[in-house]
Amino acid sequence: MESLTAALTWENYDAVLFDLDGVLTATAKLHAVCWKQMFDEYLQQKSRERGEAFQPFDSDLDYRLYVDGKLRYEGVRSFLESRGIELPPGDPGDSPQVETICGLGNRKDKLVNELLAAGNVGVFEGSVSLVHHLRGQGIRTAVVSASKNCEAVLRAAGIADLFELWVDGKVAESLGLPGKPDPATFLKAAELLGVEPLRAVVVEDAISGVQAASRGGFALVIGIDRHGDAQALKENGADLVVRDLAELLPGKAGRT
Ligand SMILES: O=P(O)(O)OC[C@H]1O[C@@H](O)[C@H](O)[C@@H](O)[C@@H]1O
Repeated sequence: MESLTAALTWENYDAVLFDLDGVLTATAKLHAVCWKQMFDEYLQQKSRERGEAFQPFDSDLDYRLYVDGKLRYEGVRSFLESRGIELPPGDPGDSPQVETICGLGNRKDKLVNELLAAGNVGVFEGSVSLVHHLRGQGIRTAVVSASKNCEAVLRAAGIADLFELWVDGKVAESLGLPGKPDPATFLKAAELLGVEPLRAVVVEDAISGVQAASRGGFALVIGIDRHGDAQALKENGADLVVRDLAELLPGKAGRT
């Protein structure tokens, strides 16, 4: 890992595609908290109905395995499947009260919006510094996020102007693109920038995200391990893993 980090030369690339939650902004935790609140309330109701013990949502493991990086309703479906619960898909317009995949997803989104409105959006300074550095070198930057709240988060964090474009959950829905771990959203961002995947780098913290980037044939997949996930990120497609993107700035890890 260290030698690859030290050998990284940004001039070899034309663009860097950044995931949002957990990579640029400290909003992965915000999502995890909302998923847990929504799923725990739902699982408690289910356990009462079924007369079974309540097994809460694990905001580390369940989040990482089933919802991190995925489109909202895919996250609901994937986690419920892990608990043997099948629900009708419903419709994105479903009210949060409705017991469908979309209804539950919208329940969680209501919580996300309450936290966003309360101003809970912090940035990772190391990430922002790296984006500034890349742009100073003429390297193109874009965001690829599953979140339909992507633009709101970028604006709340004050970093929207640092990116030429974003391919987010809204774009994926309007173009009918499958979410991560499918590479389609990353490939769309590269296409919109006019950059070959082989000249582009992807930065991701989610297992589904490094899988997507690896399947997309990108030049380099950088994993961010903020919680001791390094091995899982490598096994799923990361070429190198760092704890913070500040490690990739000139002068760090022996680079110039
Ligand atoms: O519900 P949203 O805001 O469209 O976000 C979808 C997903 O976006 C991803 O970036 C997050 O990792 C997930 O936790 C989240 O569920």
